[in-house]
Amino acid sequence: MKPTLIAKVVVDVRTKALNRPFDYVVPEGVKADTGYRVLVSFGRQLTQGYVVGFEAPPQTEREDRKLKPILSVLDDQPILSAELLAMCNWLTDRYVCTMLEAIQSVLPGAFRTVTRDKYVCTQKALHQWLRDEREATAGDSDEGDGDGGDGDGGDSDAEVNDNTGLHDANALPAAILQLLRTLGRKPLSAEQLIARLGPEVMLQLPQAISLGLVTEVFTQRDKVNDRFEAFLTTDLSSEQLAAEVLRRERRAPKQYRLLQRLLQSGLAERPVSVSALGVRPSDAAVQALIHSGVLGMTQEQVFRDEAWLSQLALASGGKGAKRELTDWQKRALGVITRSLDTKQKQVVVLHGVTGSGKTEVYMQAIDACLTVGRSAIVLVPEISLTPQMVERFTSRFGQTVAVMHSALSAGERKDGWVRVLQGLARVVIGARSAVFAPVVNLGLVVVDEEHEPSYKQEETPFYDAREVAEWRANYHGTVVVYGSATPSLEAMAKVESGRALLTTLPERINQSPMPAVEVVDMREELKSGNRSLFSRALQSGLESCMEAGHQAIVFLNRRGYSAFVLCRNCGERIQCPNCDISLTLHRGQSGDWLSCHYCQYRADVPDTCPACGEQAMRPFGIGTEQVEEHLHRNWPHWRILRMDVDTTRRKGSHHELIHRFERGDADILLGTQMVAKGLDFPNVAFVGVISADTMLAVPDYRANERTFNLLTQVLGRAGRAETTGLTVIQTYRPDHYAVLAAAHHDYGSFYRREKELREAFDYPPYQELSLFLATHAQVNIAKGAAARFERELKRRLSPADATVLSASPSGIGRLENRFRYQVVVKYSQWETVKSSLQEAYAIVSDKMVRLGGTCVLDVNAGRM
Ligand SMILES: Nc1ncnc2c1ncn2[C@@H]1O[C@H](COP(=O)(O)OP(=O)(O)OP(=O)(O)O)[C@@H](O)[C@H]1O
Ligand SMILES: [Zn+2]
Ligand SMILES: [Zn+2]
Repeated sequence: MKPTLIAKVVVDVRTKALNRPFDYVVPEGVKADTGYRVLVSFGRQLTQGYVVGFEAPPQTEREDRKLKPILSVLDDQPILSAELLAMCNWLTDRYVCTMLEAIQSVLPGAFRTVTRDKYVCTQKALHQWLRDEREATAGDSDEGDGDGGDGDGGDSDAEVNDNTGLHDANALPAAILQLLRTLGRKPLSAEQLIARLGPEVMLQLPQAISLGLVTEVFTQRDKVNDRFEAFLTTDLSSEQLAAEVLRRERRAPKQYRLLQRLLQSGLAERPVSVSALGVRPSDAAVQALIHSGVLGMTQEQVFRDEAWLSQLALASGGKGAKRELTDWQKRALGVITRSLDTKQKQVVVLHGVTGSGKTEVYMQAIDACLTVGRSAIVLVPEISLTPQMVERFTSRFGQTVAVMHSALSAGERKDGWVRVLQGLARVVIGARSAVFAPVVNLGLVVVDEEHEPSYKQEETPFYDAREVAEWRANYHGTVVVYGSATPSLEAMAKVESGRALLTTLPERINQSPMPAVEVVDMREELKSGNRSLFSRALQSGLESCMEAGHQAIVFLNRRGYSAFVLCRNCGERIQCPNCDISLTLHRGQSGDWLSCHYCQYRADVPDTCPACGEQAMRPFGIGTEQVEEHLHRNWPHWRILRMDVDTTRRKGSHHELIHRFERGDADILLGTQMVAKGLDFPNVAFVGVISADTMLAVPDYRANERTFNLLTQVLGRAGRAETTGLTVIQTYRPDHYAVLAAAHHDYGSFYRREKELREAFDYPPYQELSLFLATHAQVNIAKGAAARFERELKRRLSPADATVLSASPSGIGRLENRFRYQVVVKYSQWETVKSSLQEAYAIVSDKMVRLGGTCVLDVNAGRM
């Protein structure tokens, strides 16, 4: 036998924690290379895998090493480059996740070709357990009666021989039997099964599969196919074409008109899409022109995201026009472009006050990067919250932009990704996961609003896009720019220790002054008899803003009508039955209701207190709905747009609200933190903060930083153009340093105070903090898992290496009927604690999975 190559394949099987590649033989003629997706069989399943490397064939042929072959290759180019694979390896190491989890974070969902979309009973199950049901459904013996006829290539290895030793229904757990009955002869998807039998069915399925009673039916094809279209081409020059046009004017008017349109569409320079012309490829005039040799026709891949981009660029008008830089901007740009040439990783912190023109600096830095043939990634906190930014980029950079946007269809997203992979798009803009974009020759990563929490992923793998950006910058020897009006403590710690350069934009564009800020002490308002939501300063500020014909922003970081409902008689709060959290009151046209913002539980508002029976239930704590109601009541003629999670659920609605405000269709934009960030409305002259205290009250050491950031952001929306800005902050804590520093636009004083506190209490960034969290429906199991984790860690780590805090209930002790226990670990060197954390986590999580619970390890959880 000839020695064959052995491929290392990461298989797409999530049910087990299989954190290693498996060996497969590459049959002759199969072109599997590193970074390709392949189809393999694994256990009883047919599954997709990713080739991550190769092994030389074994020197001695050993009979017992019977490897399965790779069945087919699913790509015609590698979709994971050497860089991306190295990055995935690093992700597994840094965030304690599996290679599969890393790969799945990196690839768009549309690349998960093989879908295990239906479950079906095997012959064995049918023969042995389901005779009764069989009579009812009598008929064929095939698996899966198809699902929309897209040619499933799967088969349900119909084994008749029984080797499980189970001979009568009594030997099967009742739940499994019920699963078999439900499946009967009809294949069902996981979703359908959950709908009928509850989520526990996901635990029984693997068991039923391993007993050979249930199998999966596959649909083997890309979730999203590439799209091809017919294009018309020509070998003629534009003069020759013009002559051909003239010749047809009388003789063939249809061909004449078609050719003329083709000429206008630039046929002489590039192929023109047939469908864009609104004709069919079989059209007589098209065929005649092909026949006479004037035209040719080819099939080319069209990228679905490009149409969306062109639309956006059109809609954005002149927003992308290049500006002459101010001196400060020039200086900042210089710091960035000089670092582009050093061939070394360089971090640049761009600290620019709100409205100082950071975006223009990013764009010109990208220009510099494109000029030397490199690509750029721009990260924004939430892409749907930054339509103005996206418009500016698409309008400036045109089709070389790829937007990684959740509003795009799976096909559009996949095509955008492929354009980046092929080097057709060289500027990527998107939220957190855009940091994984397969750009060719990365030259620059911009992280806009670097201080935002959304750069940290809140589920496995708990990666931080900023760390990933730095990893990639290191790989390519290039620059990461952290832009912010309120740089995070982490960014500043880098500057102070010489790991980053600092450059500042201390002034607004056109030297517009920073807005004037008035801090109102709401206790004083009460004392002087004002019981309204609005202080006198806020009222008069709004009124004069409206009188002058300007627009205003009103900010409150809490949605709903009121925070909770409380009994005035006995103090009872209405809680969510599934979570340890108060229900929020909402008020709509059809009346009031209560809702849990964590599990979406809904209930009516009780007339009487469920605890004492008194009619004394009252709403407490203001939310945006209540502010809207009071604004309407006091000033019925003002046009108000409310923007929060509840008014922006529909896709595109957020964008629509922003455009309506931008067009001047409303006077006041009221909302949660959505109104605070990145918006650039020249006509906004007044900003009112209903309460700074909602943010300060959060029990988290980061609450002060978060408050300072949000206040600075939202105040910064006022007076950005010619109008002078006026702002009011209402609070019960007027002398809190975060409030005062924001009011004085004084980043420095906030930073020094906050740094002192963090250092004193060993909080990040002076120590790193990781969080273990166990959840289970039974409190003892959750608690036990956390306690075990704590023990395992303490056995491995000395107090000098790390501080391991005792297992304790997490901030919200129960969510969706699952109890939550945590262990916090603080340390200064990840490398010292890494293997201990990995080991302890593996021990506890393996056990927890078997017990039907979950646990996660959030590495660097302190990163906001
Ligand atoms: N050099 C310039 N000349 C004239 N206008 C400029 C210049 N640079 C930027 N602008 C304009 O100034 C406004 C504010 O700029 P930009 O939105 O980039 O600020 P920013 O620093 O990103 O603000 P924020 O952090 O508050 O979102 C924009 O309307 C932008 O078009
Ligand atoms: Zn009561
Ligand atoms: Zn709930």
